[in-house]
Amino acid sequence: MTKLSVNINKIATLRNSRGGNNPNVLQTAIDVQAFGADGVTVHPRPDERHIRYQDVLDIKPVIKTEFNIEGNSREQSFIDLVLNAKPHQVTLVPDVLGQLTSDHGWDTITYKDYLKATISIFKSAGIRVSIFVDPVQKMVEAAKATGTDRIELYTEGYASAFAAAKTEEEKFAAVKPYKEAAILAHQLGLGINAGHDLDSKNLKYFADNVPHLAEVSIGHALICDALYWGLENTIQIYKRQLNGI
Ligand SMILES: CC(=O)[C@@H](O)[C@H](O)COP(=O)(O)O
Ligand SMILES: NCC(=O)COP(=O)(O)O
Repeated sequence: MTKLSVNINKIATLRNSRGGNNPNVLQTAIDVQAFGADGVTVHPRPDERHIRYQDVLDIKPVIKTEFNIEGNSREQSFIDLVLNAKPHQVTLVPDVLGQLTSDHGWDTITYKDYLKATISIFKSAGIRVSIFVDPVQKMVEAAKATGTDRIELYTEGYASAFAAAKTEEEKFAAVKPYKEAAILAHQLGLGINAGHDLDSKNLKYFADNVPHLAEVSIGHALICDALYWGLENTIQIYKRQLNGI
């Protein structure tokens, strides 16, 4: 079974737009789990324009499933936050300051030594580590040498190619690099996560074609769909897309 971790950044973004506590991020973390999510993902950024550092600490005690904190480990404040919150998993993303959203995976060859050192900090604290990578064979191979437990395949490329595909061949071409990256990662003994721009239209095809998928984290599209379908219903729909039941 592939786990669905719901990214609740967008709930925080909506809350922050008015300065009060509506919608309530903590209550959402509780509710998404009650509605069937297998985990909660947050991606704090240094400017705290989405989820805030304090939210992360507040959410940790209400986690009954899995807590995944994503972010830029080049910020010492992020490292301190993760070590303090002790999530089940940290996902390292090579963001730069002020970036609109994540838009690329790690260059695991150039940053091998940096990743190795940083990953060991989290692993020594008993936190599982995943690193964000593009579906490129040499980047997956080099990820193994960093000591990471898992990789998270950056799926924006799949999502845009899938949306543009007009034929079965084009659809398959969209997913093929991910399928091959997942097969290689599995052979290397790495766990496989995926995320970014996955949605109710592209999720099933991805999950049907990419083997060994441990977890997907989905935020933006799922929260958008929830405006129309309701949060509980939407989580159930995504879970069915993911596991074909
Ligand atoms: C790493 C990744 O793909 C997601 O965490 C995504 O970046 C969501 O972050 P934002 O909500 O800040 O766009
Ligand atoms: N790791 C991806 C994630 O948490 C959510 O990405 P998106 O669904 O908001 O694009």
